[in-house]
Amino acid sequence: MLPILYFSLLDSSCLTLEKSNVIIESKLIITQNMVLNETEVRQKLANYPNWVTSGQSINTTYKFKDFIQAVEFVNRLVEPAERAGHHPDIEISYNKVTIHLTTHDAGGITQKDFDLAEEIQRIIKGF
Ligand SMILES: C[C@H](O)[C@H](O)[C@H]1CNC2=NC(N)=NC(=O)C2=N1
Repeated sequence: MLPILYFSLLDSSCLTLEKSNVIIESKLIITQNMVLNETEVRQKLANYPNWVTSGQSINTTYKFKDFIQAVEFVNRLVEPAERAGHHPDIEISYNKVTIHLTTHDAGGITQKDFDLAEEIQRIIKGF
């Protein structure tokens, strides 16, 4: 039997009903690529104390002991960025690393940027 597909224009959710099982995975994929508006960005940023927004990106700067530590930190971003298929814009200035997160494909800030910010916060905690 063919599955029944419901697509909601209200919240971009997509439900597939198949043998009474409701599958909502599609919503995650769709909402991850939607550009967030200023209010949504500000609300989400409340959970990221060292991050700010400027135009089309969310940004942070971390200071390290020296250049070696700064580069070491940047190296630790490679694996999660590759895994997510989502890459930060990075500037290194001696012992400071500035990170800009934006979703180039979507032309703004999306949930993907906040997911990567979450990973970066986790990495910095264990540093
Ligand atoms: C095909 C590939 O996944 C895309 O081009 C990815 C690569 N990494 C990316 N990184 C960021 N920050 N934004 C993107 O839109 C993006 N697109």
